[in-house]
Amino acid sequence: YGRLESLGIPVIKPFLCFGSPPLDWHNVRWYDWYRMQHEKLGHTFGHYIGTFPVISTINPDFIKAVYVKNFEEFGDMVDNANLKDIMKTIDLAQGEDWKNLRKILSPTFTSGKLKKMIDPMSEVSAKAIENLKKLVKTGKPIEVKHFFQAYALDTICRCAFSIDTNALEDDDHKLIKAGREIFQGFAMTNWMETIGNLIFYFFPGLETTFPTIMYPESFYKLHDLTNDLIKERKASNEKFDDFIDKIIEVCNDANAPVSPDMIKAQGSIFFAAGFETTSNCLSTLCYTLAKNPDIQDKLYEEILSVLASNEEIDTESINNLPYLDAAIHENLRIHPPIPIQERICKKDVEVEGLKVKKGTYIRMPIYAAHMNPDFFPDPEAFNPDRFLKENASSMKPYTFRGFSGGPRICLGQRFAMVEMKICMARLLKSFKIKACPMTQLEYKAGDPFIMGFDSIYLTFEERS
Ligand code: HEM
Repeated sequence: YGRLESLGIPVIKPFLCFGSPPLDWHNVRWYDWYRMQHEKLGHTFGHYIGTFPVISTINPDFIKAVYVKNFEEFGDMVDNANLKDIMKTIDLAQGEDWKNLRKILSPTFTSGKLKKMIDPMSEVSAKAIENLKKLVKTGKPIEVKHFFQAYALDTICRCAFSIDTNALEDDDHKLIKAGREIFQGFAMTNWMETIGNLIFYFFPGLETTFPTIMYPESFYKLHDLTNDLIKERKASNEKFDDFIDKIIEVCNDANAPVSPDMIKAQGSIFFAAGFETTSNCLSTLCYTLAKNPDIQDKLYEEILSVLASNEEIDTESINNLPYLDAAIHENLRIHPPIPIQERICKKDVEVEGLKVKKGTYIRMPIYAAHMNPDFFPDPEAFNPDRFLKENASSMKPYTFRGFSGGPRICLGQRFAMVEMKICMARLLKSFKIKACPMTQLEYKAGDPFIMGFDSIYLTFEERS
């Protein structure tokens, strides 16, 4: 203790060796806690987790420095050189490993590759809408999270792994279960899990010694799945120019800058990142549109003007839906699936007048910034106009961070946007989304990584 107090920022006083309250992490909605603290204490404040110092900031200049100018000191989420290669998914990879992985993985979603993915995405979305029509005929409200999880899984598997998972038709698909567990596995639900988590702060590096405790079982299931896909592809001798081909190419290259274990680990992050975030975002968007019928009508008009006579969706039609693009971004502002971001300081450095010591965590709460009236006036209001091109100049850079920013910006951002636009264009063209007595969005407590909820029920009225 004492490292933050000397910086001259407000600090939440720690309790004994346990850190700053609240200590019952499993009962806390972290995204909301940071929002309230920033409203009370200003754009930057300090607190402790155990004895670890944490600077929490929504100051866009500070964040820009962390993301870009001081990337050398703040480029990584963890500082653990001993992490095994098989656990080094790109989000956890550090320094040169991260640079090499990013260079290898970035070409997965180039403009040319994305263009080729539009047809398979369009096919999966058409199938999803047919499936939805069948569900609607039962006359019961639809649980949209499950529906969109299946859609997101089928899309990422078809586009990145060239496999048909058909999760839309298989209610109990094993990959959906694994994808769900991987995120739920990090949430804390009781005192035991809270204390278990705190132990990692007292003994940094413990995850290297006991990786099976740190990572949920489903993480390893996804590893096995990547391995199976690689074996099948090798046996079939087929080439798809997809992510699995890329893994095989790197594994076969003796001079590759990353090990076979490390490149295989990226299979899990593609599954996980491409699944929960997108389905979460599409579900909350439907919820928001059900509550804002006027905006839904405006979207319908735009979609009809682009897709009226044409069932085919192509790059041109996707680029001609600016209001849908804006509505997705505005929904990401109010419901960012990843609400908090963290970096670790790896070298003493001065940022925005603060002397930050090595080992300090920098938390950059995304939701707290998105809901702060200093950056977004009337933050509770769902107003897609904020994200229209003509209004873009009034938004300060590094205040909206739904996909993060700087060199570590979400690798799948463009893929996710195209995937969500195709799905919503088809859905809103066919249905009017409505709230029903079962409709509610209740975020869970205890989850530091995801704004997670169990379900959202809505009704869909087929348009003539
Ligand atoms: C609505 C959908 C999505 C949202 C809101 C989202 C958001 C984010 C955010 C906020 C980060 C930064 C996390 C951090 O720095 O702590 C991130 C990183 C990442 N995302 Fe996404 N994401 C989405 C979809 C996807 C998809 C579809 C993929 C892949 C297919 C993907 C792959 C990744 C990867 C690999 C990283 C780590 C990048 C790096 O460290 O260099 N994401 N995403």
